[in-house]
Amino acid sequence: MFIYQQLYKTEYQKQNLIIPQILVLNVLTVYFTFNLVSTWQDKMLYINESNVKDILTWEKTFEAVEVAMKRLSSGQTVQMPRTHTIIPGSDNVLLTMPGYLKDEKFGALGCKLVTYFPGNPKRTEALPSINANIMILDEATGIMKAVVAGTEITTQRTSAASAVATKYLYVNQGKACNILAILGTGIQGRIHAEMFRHFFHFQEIRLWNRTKEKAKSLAEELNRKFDTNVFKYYENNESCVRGADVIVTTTASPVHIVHYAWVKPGAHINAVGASRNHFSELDEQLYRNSDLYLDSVETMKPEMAGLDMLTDSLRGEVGAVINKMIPSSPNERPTIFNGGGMAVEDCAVGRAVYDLYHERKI
Ligand SMILES: NC(=O)C1=CN([C@@H]2O[C@H](COP(=O)(O)OP(=O)(O)OC[C@H]3O[C@@H](n4cnc5c(N)ncnc54)[C@H](O)[C@@H]3O)[C@@H](O)[C@H]2O)C=CC1
Ligand SMILES: O=C(O)C1=NCCCC1
Repeated sequence: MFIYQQLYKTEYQKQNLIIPQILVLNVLTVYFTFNLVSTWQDKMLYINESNVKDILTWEKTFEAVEVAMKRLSSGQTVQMPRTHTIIPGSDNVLLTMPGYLKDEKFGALGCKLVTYFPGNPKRTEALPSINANIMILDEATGIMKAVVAGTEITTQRTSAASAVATKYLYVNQGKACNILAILGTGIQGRIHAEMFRHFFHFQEIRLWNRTKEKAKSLAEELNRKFDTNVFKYYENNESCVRGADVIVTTTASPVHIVHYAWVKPGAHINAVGASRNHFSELDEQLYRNSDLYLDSVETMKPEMAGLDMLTDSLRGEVGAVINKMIPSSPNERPTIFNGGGMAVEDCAVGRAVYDLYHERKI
């Protein structure tokens, strides 16, 4: 660039054309230099959270998660155990979640980087406790095609996993969807309340939270939003759970918040919350007296303390029920879906977002 400037400076100075010519040459030089040295690496796409929120529908997320569960249980995925990098002296953790899913529509090679910083919502400027990005890599070359913002995807796909489980383990058994109880009204509590209303049309949706005011204000907000009165706020977790057809736990509680004695026979439970003391929201008696289904047995083995003692309860994976490899539970024992969250779900939804982004030419 410097040489061009020197050459043209002397040649054009006399004709008073120096400034426009140098500008044009500089622009051309930058353009050609960039295109010679720039490669695929410099052109990687970032699909941000606003884009994801604009293009991703609950129906698409549900479909992608259903496919991911099916493919996992029929051996068409590779999902490595996730790593937990815990920041010393805190509850803050960075997880890496690599996975590969073979599927024409939702297949992808990817890896989610997700942080869980439980103090974030209490910051002066509140932030979500979970923040994520999903890398989507080219299956043939291993080159990164895009990074897709993964916070909204994590929110939606976690609730969609509960919805898929509820469909196959409960609704398809012809059981009633009258009362839904949701314990925990953070990000997951909210999305479960809205998504389950959307897909299953519950007549009453009960909300309980450790900080009672939050459950109250969410119930009021959602009743206003949907011009309804199906959302009810409960002060007490026991009365919230008693009589419910479907129960969802979405807290970081290290102690049990649902006890077997409170659960209606034949009810279905989605246990979503994962604290440092993983999957502790339900009491042991409930686990022992229920039919337990997981999203991935392999992935949950290292993470779910006490799983090896639940062999009598463990029926298998939801994907195996969808694939009709195992039957669902028609009996009066409660069913539990313990969804730990799967990398292949993130790959499937990430791929869907990547395709939608290009279809819409954003
Ligand atoms: N299984 C999965 O795929 C996923 C699981 N999660 C887990 O779900 C839980 C909720 O996540 P978000 O809604 O995004 O977080 P959030 O920070 O928005 O909400 C946390 C909720 O946990 C409650 N809580 C915290 N400590 C508690 C305690 N000691 N007793 C009772 N309630 C307590 C809070 O009141 C709040 O309702 C977390 O444990 C998170 O790790 C989140 C995303 C994916
Ligand atoms: O699957 C996920 O994503 C997560 N699961 C447990 C908590 C952090 C995020």
